[in-house]
This record gives sequence, structure tokens and C-alpha cells, in this order.
Amino acid sequence: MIPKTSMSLNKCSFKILKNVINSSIPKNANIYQVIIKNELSINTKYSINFFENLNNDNKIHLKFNESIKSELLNKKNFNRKYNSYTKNNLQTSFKIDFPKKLNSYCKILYNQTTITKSLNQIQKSNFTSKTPFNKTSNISNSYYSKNKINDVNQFNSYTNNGNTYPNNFKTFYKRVSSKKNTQNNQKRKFNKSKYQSSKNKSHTSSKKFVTDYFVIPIGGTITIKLLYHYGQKLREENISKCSTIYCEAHHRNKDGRGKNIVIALEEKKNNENTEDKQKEQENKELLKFLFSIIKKDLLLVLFIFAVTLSAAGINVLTPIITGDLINVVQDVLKRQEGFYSIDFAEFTAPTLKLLTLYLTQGILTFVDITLVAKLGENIASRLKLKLFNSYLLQEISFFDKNKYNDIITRLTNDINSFKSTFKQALTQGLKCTTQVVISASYLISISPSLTLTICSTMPIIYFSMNLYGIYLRKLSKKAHMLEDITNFIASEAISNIRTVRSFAAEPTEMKLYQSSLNKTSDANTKLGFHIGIFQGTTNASIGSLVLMILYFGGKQVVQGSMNPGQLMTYMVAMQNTQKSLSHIGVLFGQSIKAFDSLRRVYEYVTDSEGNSSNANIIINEIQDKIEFKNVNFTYPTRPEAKILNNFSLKIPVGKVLAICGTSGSGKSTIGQLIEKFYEIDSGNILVDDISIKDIDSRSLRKNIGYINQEPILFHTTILENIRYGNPNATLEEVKEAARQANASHFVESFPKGYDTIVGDRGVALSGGQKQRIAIARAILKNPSILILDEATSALDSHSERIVQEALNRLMKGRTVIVIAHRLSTIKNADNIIVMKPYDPLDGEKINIIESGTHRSLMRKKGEYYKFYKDLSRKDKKD
Ligand SMILES: Nc1ncnc2c1ncn2[C@@H]1O[C@H](COP(=O)(O)OP(=O)(O)OP(=O)(O)O)[C@@H](O)[C@H]1O
Repeated sequence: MIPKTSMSLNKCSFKILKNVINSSIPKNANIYQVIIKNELSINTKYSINFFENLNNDNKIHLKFNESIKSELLNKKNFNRKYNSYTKNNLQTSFKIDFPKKLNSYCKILYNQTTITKSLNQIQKSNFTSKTPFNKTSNISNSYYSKNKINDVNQFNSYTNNGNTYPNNFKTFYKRVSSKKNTQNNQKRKFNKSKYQSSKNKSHTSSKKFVTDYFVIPIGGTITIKLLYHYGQKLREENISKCSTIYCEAHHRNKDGRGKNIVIALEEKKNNENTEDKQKEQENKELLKFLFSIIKKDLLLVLFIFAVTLSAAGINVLTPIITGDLINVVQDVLKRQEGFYSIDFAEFTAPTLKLLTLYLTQGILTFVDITLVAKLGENIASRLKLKLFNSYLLQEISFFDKNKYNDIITRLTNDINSFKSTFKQALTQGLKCTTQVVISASYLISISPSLTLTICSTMPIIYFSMNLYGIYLRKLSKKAHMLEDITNFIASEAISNIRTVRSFAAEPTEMKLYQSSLNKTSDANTKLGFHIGIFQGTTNASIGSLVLMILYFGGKQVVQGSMNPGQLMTYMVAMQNTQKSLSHIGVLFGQSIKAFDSLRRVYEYVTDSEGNSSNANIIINEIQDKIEFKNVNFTYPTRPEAKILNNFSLKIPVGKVLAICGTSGSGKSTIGQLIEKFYEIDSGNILVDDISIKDIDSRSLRKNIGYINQEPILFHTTILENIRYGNPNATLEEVKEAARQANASHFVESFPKGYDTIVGDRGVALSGGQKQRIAIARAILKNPSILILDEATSALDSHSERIVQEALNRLMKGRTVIVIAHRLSTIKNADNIIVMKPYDPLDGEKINIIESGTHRSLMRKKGEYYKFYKDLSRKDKKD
């Protein structure tokens, strides 16, 4: 029976909870729920679940899964060991280790009664004020022992104050930190031979972290709120993104009877205040990021500032000098001396001044454009490099979660749009703002009354134009979207031309394209019509403004309160101000968009920063078995569907394991887990008796060769494609690998031999040829483990034979995992396992339904027998 669910559980978490209960907990077990309310300051869009390790030692081991761990860690330094233990039969305890930078405290609710305050007090008095977590302290252990007692006392005094807590509900607080250890552990690169000795050192990691440790009785409903603060950086903005998290933990009493608790972490509801703070914090971080990109060019930026300000100053001066020139002309006219008696020397001074201004303006414009182009390119390159690097370092699950187009768009469109707006904002924005400020004060100084008259009408024109501008932007967005769709239809049809042809779908594609084209053209025509209205109205308004100035200004000239030169200056300055203002408006809109683009780039860049794991054991050659120990696994993009459940498997070194089974049973998943493309939820995968979590991913993958049904080749020469397996291989070595892979014959028959370009993704080669190039590549890589994922299933029997021959050569002396389709490979394998998809409703809850050698399984006449017979029938047909 499940006791009453906590009121704090929302619908979503309850659904998950129900799933957990349905899927994992024995029906006859007593189930108690411990609801952990989560207010993690982490971005857990995808990270679901703590996970548990149940040992028979009457202990509960709670662990964070890797994604949460890295998030929690503020992407670094998280302790891998989350051990906890049971105090006695009635109590379940768990301990959570926080990294020392994590300023953390717990709110505990017992039967809906909050004791948060007490813990907050403890937190404040002992941790935050005396020894802030964000500072590394070298305080001795005795300090902590002393404080630990204080904490317990404080806590007890609170719980005894008329609260509903049972007496055994105690809280201990312990905190140990050592900067030295953390740094040493981070820097230490493990070498396989040194591993044993280093391992012990690394496991003294409890020293490195702040440790919160609560003892909680099983029974009733307990809500625990964990609040994490990253030192000074309370990243509240991410709280809203935090999704529901659950974990389940099993507890066994000494008498062997099981008790289970389900723990759910739940999204914290944000109030508006925290949302504002979040945004503020996000913007701050974004600006910081931008500064880190620009800071190398700080001198250049300052120089551009100086040039732009000078250009703005000259722009303001030009109408003034023009006014002077007009005044000279007027003076001469006043004197009414004939043309030949005019002293042109009077014109020289203002004319020369104007000429100098124009020339300087030209030079400054040239310098400005050149420097800003340089700055823009520097920034864009840096951003692109940062983003591209972050893509290459992302977890494979990142590519499951995000659309390919989205990933590429951020690298191209987003960065380019940011670059161009940044350039404009820096030059035009600065120039326009300066001009507006100087011109406005100048306008007021010439004629305050005229300026007031103009200013009362200008905002009306300005705002109505802006409103129309918003409508125009909407139209333009729609036209762009339709254009994108049209382009997509064209590119899809062209890139899939073979499919289009073979289905004789040309007329359909043409119709589709034409209909989309018509819509785009209609939208663009409408846009053009409205742009026309906009431009026409703008021109008419500007004209009216000029007229107003001439009318009112002319009156003032006649009245003698203004001279003609000043009127001229006034007119030009007003036009400049008006242009600058509308420019600033447009730039403002563009800047918001550009900032969004930058935000998207930043999101991906920071995403990958969380992937720096503590796995640092380098392995040069795998010499021992691979072992799956009680592995539970779900794909991060589909957390509700468990793929492997308590999965155990040993693959001895140098042996061949064949995996067969129905589609979707998880055969390929096993290969991907060995490659460490995904992190497992719980259990362990050992390679050479070392947990895969501790092994440096690159060094692991260097030891693995993966050949699948559709090998991907790069758009370059055959030589370079084979060399991808070992960039240092000589031409002779490449040729030898090709020979062993049965590829040399067909490669040498090509006119350009090894210099033949294979086309995009190897389109210029047949399936069998691509497969053999991939095998040659694997031969050069010389891996200890070979994973063949349905490697020959897409080939006809002739190609299959040639490829298989090459594969047989490659398999010799290696540990091989064959995800099998071919009878001969399965038959000769040292061990065969038959898998079925995990089904939570199935009583057995297993993935492997049979295992053994070909002979033993045939004798058994079970699933493998059926599978083998089916395959033999198919083979005969072929
Ligand atoms: N990247 C992924 N994200 C989410 N789910 C996935 C992903 N890859 C595979 N799956 C799911 O995991 C399950 C096992 O897939 P897997 O590819 O391991 O099966 P398989 O036994 O190799 O199947 P097949 O014989 O058809 O290739 C399937 O239900 C599949 O839909």
C-alpha cells in the first residue's frame, strides 16, 4: 500500500512516481514515500533521476546520476561517491556530498511541518558567515567536530520545542574541505600502471567536499528541500527549468524484508520576483561571456570608439560651418556690390573648413569601416570556434536532443546576425547617440521656441511610424518563413533526388514547390506594398517637418531673432537628429534580436562545459574483460522508457560475443554504452576491471573499433578516409590496410586510385565498398575491442562474402562484439546472448532471455533455436 502522497507533488511528478512504483517496486513491498522537493540551481531540462545502488549490506547508497552531478558541480569537481547507510531498522539515512563551492542547506518537512528555519539558522550561523563555502578554507577537522556538535544541539533544541518530530530524528552536519586535495585530484592524470596506487588517493575525496548528512526515519511523508547555492552565484534563473526528478531507494531490514522508499525531486514554482532575478542574472552572465570574447580586442574597441566619436563630432560641425558659409553669402548680397567686386577671400575660410571636414570625415569613415570589419570578424571567429569546439565535446545525447538544423543555425546564422548587429551598434549606435545629444543641445541653443514646436509634433510621427514598423516586421518575418519553407522543399527534393526519381514524384515535388513559391511571392508582394506606404509616408513626414522649420524658422529670420545661416544649420541638424533617432530605434530592435542570438550560442557553449568529467584514467591497451554489472539504462531523451534493467554480462578478452534478438531489444545500445556514448543510470560497466566512468573517454574510444551497417565516410579522398583510423599512417600502411580489408583491388581500379574523392558521406561508393574502406580504417586503428553492428546486413551475398572475409581477418586476436545477422559469425561465437526488449509489466524484467554456445542453445530449442531457423531459411532464399 502506498501511503498518502505528499500534497507538494504536482501532476507530472506524480505520474513519474507512479511509473516508478509500477515498474520497479515489488507489489508486496511496503512503500513509503520520501518526497525531496528540489530547488536545485541547476539546469535540469533533461537530467532525470538520482539513482540507487542497493547492496545487501543493509546500506543505502544514493547516487546522483552523471548529468545531475555535473550540473550540481557547477560543471566541475563533483564527488562520485555518495554513500550512505542505515542506522538501525527504523531509520534510513542518506548522505549527500556537496562540492565545497556549493553553499547549501536543507529544508526538511516532516509530516508537512517545516523545520526549515532551524536549519537555515544552522546554515547561517555556522557555514555562511564564519566559513563561506565559496572560499576554500584550511580549517582543521577539530573545528568541524566542534561545530558538528553545535549543529546537532541547535537542531535538537528546535525539535524539542513543541514540534512533531520523533526523538530519533536527528541531523548531523559535517563539513570537511581541503583545497590541496581537490586540485591534486583534478590535475592527476591516471596512468593504467599507476592506477592502483593512485586510486586510493582519489578515494580520499570525502576530504574535498562539504558533506550534509541527515538521518531520516522511514514512515510518514517527509519532504526535504535541498537548496543549492553556488557560492556567491545563486543561479536562481535555472530553478524554473528544473524538471521533476525522482529516485527510488530500496531499504532492507536485517530480517531481509524489503522496504522501499521513493524519492522525488520536484520542480520549484517560481514567483515573479525570482524570475526577474533570473533574467538579470542571465543577462549578467551573457555580458560576461561577451566581454570574455571581446577582451582580446579591447584596444581595437577603444580606438573604434575614438574614431566613431570624432566622426560624430564632425557630422555635427558640418551644418554649423555650412551655416557660416550661407551667412557669408548673405552678407555679400546685403552689401549689393557687383559680382566683380566680391572679395572671394571671405568665402575661402568657411569653404576650406568645410573641405577639411569632408576630407576628415572620409578618412574616418574608411578607418572606421576597416577596423569594425576586423573586430566583427575576430568576434565571429572566436564565437564560432568556441561553439564548434563545444559541439565536438558534447555528449552524444546532446545530438539526440537537438535538431541538426538548430545546431548548424547557431553556428552560422545566429553568429553572423550577432556580428553584423554588433558592428552596427558599435559604430552607428554610438555615432547616432552622440549626434542626437550634441545636435539637440545645439538646436535648443539656436532657437528654443522652434525646437519646442518641432518636438511636440515629432513624437507623434515617430511613434506612428514605429507602430507601422512593427507591422512591417511581422510581414517580413512571415515572408522569410515562407521563403525558408520554399528553400527547404527545393533542397529536400534535390538532396533526395534518387528517391524522388524512383517514386516518379517529380510532378508532385514541382507542384509542392510552385504552391509554396506562390505563397512566398504573395507575401513578398504584400510586404513590398506596405514598405511603399511606409516609405511614402516617411518621406512626406520628413518633407512636412522641413516645411515646418522653413515656415516657423523663416518667420524668425524675418523677425530678426535668427539669421539665414542659423536657419540652414538648424534644418540640417534637425534632419540629422531625426535620422539618428530612427536609426537608434531600428538598432534597438536589432540589438534585442542579436542578443537573443548570442544567448542561444551561449546556451550551447555552457552546455558542453558541464561535460568536463573527473574520468581521467588513461588506458593504452585493453587487456582484460568487459563486464556489465547490474546496469540500468534509459536514453536521456526518453527517460520514461527503460532499455536495460539490471543487466549483467561478461565479455572475456579475446573472445567473440554474438548478440541477437528482436528489433529494439537494445543490442546496439550495448555497443554504444561500451563506447561511453551515454552514461548509465546505475550499476557499472568495467573495462579491464576499471569502471568506465573513471576512464578517459578518448583513451577508451581509441581502443574500440566500431563498424556498423552504414559506415560514414568524409567528403575527401579514399586515402584520407582510411587514414582517419591513424592520422600518422604512411601511404604503405594505408595500402596494406586496404589490402587486408579486400579494398585495394577496387580502389586501384579507379583512375585516381587512393586519391579518388568519395563524395558526400561516401555517396560515390557502393555499400560494400564503403564497408571495406571502413574496415581498412579500423585495421589502421588497431583496436583491442571490435564492435560489429549488423555490419554486413545491408549487403548482397557476394559483397557480404568479401566483406566478411575482411572482417574475419580483422577480428583475429581481439575482443569482438557482433550484433549479428550472419549465421556463420553467430555460430562460431564463443558466447551468444539472445535479447528481448525490457518490459516493466513482464514479471521477469530481464533483457537476456538465453545465453550459451550455439550448440547448447540449439539443444535447448528455445528462442535462439527459432531465430537460427528463421535466419537459415532467409539465407537459403538469398
Ligand atoms: N538515441 C536514442 N534515443 C532514444 N531512444 C533510443 C535511441 N537509440 C535507440 N533508442 C531506443 O532504444 C531501444 C533499443 O534500441 P537499439 O538500437 O539498441 O535496439 P536494437 O536491438 O539494436 O534494434 P535493431 O535490431 O532494430 O537495430 C529502442 O526502443 C530504440 O527506440
